[in-house]
Amino acid sequence: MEQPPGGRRRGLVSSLALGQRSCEVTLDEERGLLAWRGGGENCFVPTSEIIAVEETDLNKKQHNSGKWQKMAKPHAFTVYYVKKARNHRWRCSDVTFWCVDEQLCNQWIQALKELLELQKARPKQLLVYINPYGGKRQGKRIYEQKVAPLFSLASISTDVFITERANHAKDNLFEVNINKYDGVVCVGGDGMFSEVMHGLIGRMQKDSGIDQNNPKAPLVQCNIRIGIIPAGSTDCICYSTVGISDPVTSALHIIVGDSQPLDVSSVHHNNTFLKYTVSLLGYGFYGDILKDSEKKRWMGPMRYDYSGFKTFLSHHCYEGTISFQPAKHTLGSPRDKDSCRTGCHICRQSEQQLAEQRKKCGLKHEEDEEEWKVIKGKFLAINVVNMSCACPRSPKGLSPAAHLADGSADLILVRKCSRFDFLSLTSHL
Ligand SMILES: Nc1ncnc2c1ncn2[C@@H]1O[C@H](COP(=O)(O)OP(=O)(O)OP(=O)(O)O)[C@@H](O)[C@H]1O
Repeated sequence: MEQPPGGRRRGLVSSLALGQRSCEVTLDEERGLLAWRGGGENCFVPTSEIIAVEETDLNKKQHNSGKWQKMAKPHAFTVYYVKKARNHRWRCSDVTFWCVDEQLCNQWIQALKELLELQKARPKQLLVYINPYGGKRQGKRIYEQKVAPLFSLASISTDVFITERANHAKDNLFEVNINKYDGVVCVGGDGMFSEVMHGLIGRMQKDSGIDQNNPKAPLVQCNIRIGIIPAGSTDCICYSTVGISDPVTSALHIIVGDSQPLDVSSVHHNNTFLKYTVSLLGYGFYGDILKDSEKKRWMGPMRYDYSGFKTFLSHHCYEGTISFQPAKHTLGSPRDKDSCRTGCHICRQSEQQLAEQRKKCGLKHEEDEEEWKVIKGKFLAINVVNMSCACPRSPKGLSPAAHLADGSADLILVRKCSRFDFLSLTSHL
């Protein structure tokens, strides 16, 4: 073990057994890397992607072969880590190292546990809301079989609340001792996320005496993160932020403390607050689909196809006036060729830019100083999107280059046109 001046441990290097071969295992604290080499293979795991480390239960491990067999009393530890597969899919993998003595084994376990303790963004206590009726009604099973074992492995304690009605989670968020939690997890679809978001934002404003009905009131920022375990019909918010709709991938992102800020838009009518949205605000075609599909919940995810087809045939158009302020400070444009993907550099830059702006002038924006543009006409669809709105059915989304947390939304107006033209537009989505 290296001991630099000052006595602080900078890492460990040991010769340990891995299966039947001996390998050099290095824990480089400064670079945040666990690496092992043996049999011509080099493996690296960033310590930020280690899920847990445990002393290996030798009764469970098959140990009737291998190098460690020569050890009088074998000791081993297992490291569980994130393995990144294709298409943004994450899996939990593990590796077991055998040590010559108990002291060395404990030294490794302690060093790795200390490093995990330093990962301050990781949650320790979560509040979980499960919608048992979302999507294909698999929320409870998905949570219990795929997510809870991972949270328990990562030593995350949870309070689990299974909803019994719509708005149950939202109402509960106004009552719970929210400061006890590092995050709220919703197991369900976009509707369930929306409920939890309304509950959290609403609770913050209520506690701070802010009137949500006032569209110009500077909202108090919500610092509690929301995690989504996809178990809904479209799971667009999960897909657009994580890049895949997969419960295990989402659970692992939550465990390692990943976060992604989002823009939230509010909808007001005559000084009355109606809704917040982070994805799609649709009037006309998409609004009508959502309204109709709500009445057909019994159909399951199929309801969107049914309502979509029905709304397309009705070909309703809406006459109105749209006023908007063109975004001036954004890094991307809705017409950019590159789609917004997980880990998108424009989203990262935009986030920094907004954070700097917020430092200077808080959440206040330059609304009053900027000019408004007005468009009048007959429209088939009026959409405002804060994110690409990609989902498994539409992997590019409604607005592929809409970036996360850039402080702007894409406005998509579809003027009255023939059914044929509208069909060719929607078939591109
Ligand atoms: N126990 C419950 N019974 C009935 N409705 C519920 C219950 N819990 C939550 N809800 C409501 O169900 C609605 C839909 O849930 P959810 O978003 O999880 O699934 P989905 O609609 O199938 O998926 P998506 O929103 O991704 O299309 C939410 O708006 C939520 O308010």
